[in-house]
Amino acid sequence: MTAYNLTFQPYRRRFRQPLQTHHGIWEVREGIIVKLVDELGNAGWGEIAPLPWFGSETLEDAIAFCRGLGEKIEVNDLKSIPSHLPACQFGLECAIPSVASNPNFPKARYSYLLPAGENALERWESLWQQGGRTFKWKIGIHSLQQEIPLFEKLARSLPEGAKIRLDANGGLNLEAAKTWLQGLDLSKKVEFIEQPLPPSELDAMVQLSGDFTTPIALDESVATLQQLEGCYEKGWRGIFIIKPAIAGSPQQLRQFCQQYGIDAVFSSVFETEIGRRAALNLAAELSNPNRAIGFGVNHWFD
Ligand SMILES: O=C(O)CCC(=O)C1=CC=C[C@@H](O)[C@@H]1C(=O)O
Ligand SMILES: [Mg+2]
Repeated sequence: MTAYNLTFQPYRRRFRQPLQTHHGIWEVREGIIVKLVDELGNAGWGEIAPLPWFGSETLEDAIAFCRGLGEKIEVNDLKSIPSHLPACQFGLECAIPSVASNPNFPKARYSYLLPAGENALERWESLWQQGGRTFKWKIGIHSLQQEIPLFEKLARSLPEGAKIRLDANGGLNLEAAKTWLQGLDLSKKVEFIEQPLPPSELDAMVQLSGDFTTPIALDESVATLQQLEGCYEKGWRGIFIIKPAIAGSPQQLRQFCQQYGIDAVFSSVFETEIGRRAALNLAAELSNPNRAIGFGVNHWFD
């Protein structure tokens, strides 16, 4: 039975500018870098990057769990991490020493997250010049009366061939979602609208996906493997935003995606290069190759 020596180090990374979403203002990304060394001295690194407002454990839960594991752990300890600690499942499984390749996606395969509000109008051009072709913009922060005209201005300013994704983070009500979707169906400029309603409104989002042509993507609704399986069982067949760093065990995630062939768009949780590398390797295997992946986020840090 393989045994490992475990060490871990919490980290903090301040965003270059606070990230504004319907969930609120996010200024600092905190997480844990974990290292496993086997009996032959082979080392592996992983990252635990919680996102509690998406349904993962908190940073404090994750630190307490790592402390509770102690310095010497067995493979079975890694296979029995409880499902309410999905970021720990991801980070520790990824830290098992292995020969991992370096994922290599062209710039055009990334979706670039723009700042909320009218700052997006100044930000997209430099990302376009770097090769970005897909852009994501947050809605559900200001009023419809403010956001819809701003979206139309952004859509008009983007060159032909650019794709836009809108992400409400569950911040719209049903009437506002219908207003957005009616306009988007006419403009045909939007690849999909992400989590228009809260996770509690799955039935309404299933209904919206039948009533409008603009695709809907679930994100907060499918954040953990348990939620992912639940929404699939309840009939969701639209787009699934997969944040591998908070979904849980990569092995179980791979099995689910391969078994059901879902329309998956892999996405970042603003992890460091350690978690990003593992997440991008999974995206290379499992993300829909015809859609950009949500990892155009490095410009959010210095
Ligand atoms: O998915 C992307 O394009 C980038 C990552 C991203 O948008 C997010 C990461 C983490 C938390 C959220 O605020 C946000 C999202 O809702 O998808
Ligand atoms: Mg989202």
